[in-house]
Amino acid sequence: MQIQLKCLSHTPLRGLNDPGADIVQEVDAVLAQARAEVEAFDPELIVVFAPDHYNGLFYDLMPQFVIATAADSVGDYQTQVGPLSVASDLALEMTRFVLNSDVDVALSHRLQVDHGCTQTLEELTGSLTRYPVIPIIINSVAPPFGPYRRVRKFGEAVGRFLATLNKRVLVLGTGGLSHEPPVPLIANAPDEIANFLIAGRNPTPEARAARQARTIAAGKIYGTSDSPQTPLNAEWDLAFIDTLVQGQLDSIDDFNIEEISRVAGRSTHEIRTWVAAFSALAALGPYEAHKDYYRPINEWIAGYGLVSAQPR
Ligand SMILES: O=C(O)CCC(=O)/C=C/C=C(\O)C(=O)O
Ligand SMILES: [Fe+2]
Repeated sequence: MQIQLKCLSHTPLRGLNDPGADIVQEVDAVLAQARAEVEAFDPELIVVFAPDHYNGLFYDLMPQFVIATAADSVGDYQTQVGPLSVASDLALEMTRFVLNSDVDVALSHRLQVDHGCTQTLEELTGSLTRYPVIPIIINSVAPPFGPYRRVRKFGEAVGRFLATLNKRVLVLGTGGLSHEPPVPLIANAPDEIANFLIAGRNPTPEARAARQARTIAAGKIYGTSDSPQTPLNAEWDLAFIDTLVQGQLDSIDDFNIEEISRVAGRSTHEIRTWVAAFSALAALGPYEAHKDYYRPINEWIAGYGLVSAQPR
């Protein structure tokens, strides 16, 4: 098999609260280059590790890991609506393989996914259906979280499964880096918000618009003294990228969840998708990785980065 990896940030605010045109163009160029590389690789399968932001998964039953055999995009934040072309049989085989590797994983035969999964797919492939895909959701915004070492074990099991396939596989991780958008917490939430976090599937268009308006408003003041959200932390982001590039995945096992939330923001845990993606790649042997881009972008509430990797 052949494998390539790309991990990159996503943002709900692209096109809704943009930074200056020079930065938008810079990111567009980075994404165009990444997309050209994907086109050249011509993957036969994409495995995308992604978070969910209370669109598909809620506290009525909140799993840490989910593999989907079928998935529909809810179309939030200007992403496309509709089905992904999921490689259903392979997704089921992967689930069996992971379970047989002593790692528990939930299975969905009908998962709703949000911009956290679809924005990156669209950016790197142009659509939700260009290549067969296996969506894997890793809980990144709904505490409590399992330890980072567990994410590594999960990613490694997925990687060992991919090693059994005779295919060109693109592994994606989407989310992070440091950031804290206004995603509500269930602890101490008023009833209305708690009810939404427990069972808020399929919001009305008005409720969806209100959510998006709150995020846009937060983006307008993010990084200023008016914002109550934890600011971006470029130093933390660059150290994390360096850890991945240097292949020091062992050191991630002991990442302190509370400390990361405090110094880099609560949604920084979307890096769990990057950790799983790199662990999958590392399960196939030594790799070489390259930081393609990094810039902290307040308007997008994103420590925005892109890292690529492949076997050495
Ligand atoms: O319900 C909402 O829309 C709450 C806000 C939200 O989901 C924000 C998501 C932000 C990201 O995806 C991100 O910054 O990673
Ligand atoms: Fe996100």
